[in-house]
Amino acid sequence: MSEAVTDRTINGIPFIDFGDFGDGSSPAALAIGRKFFAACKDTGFAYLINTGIPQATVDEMFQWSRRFFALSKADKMSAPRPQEGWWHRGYSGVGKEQIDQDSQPASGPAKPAAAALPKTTPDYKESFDLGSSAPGARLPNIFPPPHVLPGFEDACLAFFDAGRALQGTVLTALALGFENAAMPRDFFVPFHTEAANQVRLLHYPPAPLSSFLSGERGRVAAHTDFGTGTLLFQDPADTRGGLEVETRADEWVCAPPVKGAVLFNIGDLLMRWSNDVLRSTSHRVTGVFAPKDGDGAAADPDEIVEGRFSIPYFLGPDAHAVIECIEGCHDPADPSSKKYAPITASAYIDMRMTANYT
Ligand SMILES: O=C(O)CCC(=O)C(=O)O
Ligand SMILES: [Fe+2]
Repeated sequence: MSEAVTDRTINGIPFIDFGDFGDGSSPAALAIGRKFFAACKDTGFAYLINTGIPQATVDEMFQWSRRFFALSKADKMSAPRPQEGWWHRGYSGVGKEQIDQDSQPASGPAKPAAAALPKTTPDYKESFDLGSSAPGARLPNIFPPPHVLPGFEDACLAFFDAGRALQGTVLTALALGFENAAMPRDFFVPFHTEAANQVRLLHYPPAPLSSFLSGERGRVAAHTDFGTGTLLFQDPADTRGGLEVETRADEWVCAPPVKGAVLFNIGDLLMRWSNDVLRSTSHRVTGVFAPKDGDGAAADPDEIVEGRFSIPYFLGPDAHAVIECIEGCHDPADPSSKKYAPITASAYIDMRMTANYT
């Protein structure tokens, strides 16, 4: 039996099997779309399996990520992220980005106060961002010169393309899931022609547990993602995990790495687009609650919390796409049932991005 019709979950996060999805035209694809849509509505997170991205591709990308972050500071700084907050390409050193949900304009109803780290806790992480290399791409990529890490650029761009292919599947499944007969299954495609996506290699260096407990260091404070959605690749070699997701009951649960699975979550822009029918879900990486083999919180403050690698792949609409309440997500007889004014994707994302960088 296909996973699409089984009830496998981890901490309430459902698994969706895309093995039978094909081009989205079959009854099996419709069933997958419906289940995926329900997950995006109810949980905001889903583990995707049989996505078409081989595990070997993901493993290799993590190896490249390890090699990149193992370079000297000077070599990493040969591809520096520019000062402009919106130009999210290249290397950002530890402390460059500070995610602070409270400083950001809300896209939906007020979220319950998350039991987050203190606002002043710096994110103890470094990152490398890249996007489309197509001629005319809105944000030029910034890679180290080839001699610094031969093969890195090609590997990154191949991974970008692999995620782009999965984006097509995910967006088709979402469209199928909307119970709106007027919505074609390629509804989202014309809004995502420019591949305005962002791959982020993330490295959270090891640090003493005590520094996380005291608030001296954090990893990523509670936040929601900005765009259409995020494919989160977690390191299958990471036995501790560390990502936590806030449930609808305001509890934090772990979303551990699962070999062969890609974690997907809804972004704020899609929440806004769907008039809050789909829900972006708060998540965080603290370094504090990183259970080993599910045995609960680590206890010894002198313990060194291992480093963590992850690769969020942010899916975003084209810069000039106008994001306006999707038909079927409001009452056509009542214009005031549309909660948000139309906005271009670039205006929205830039506003959110700029708020995150110091
Ligand atoms: O490292 C992780 O697992 C999550 C990172 C994340 O949520 C983000 O960068 O938006
Ligand atoms: Fe995130």
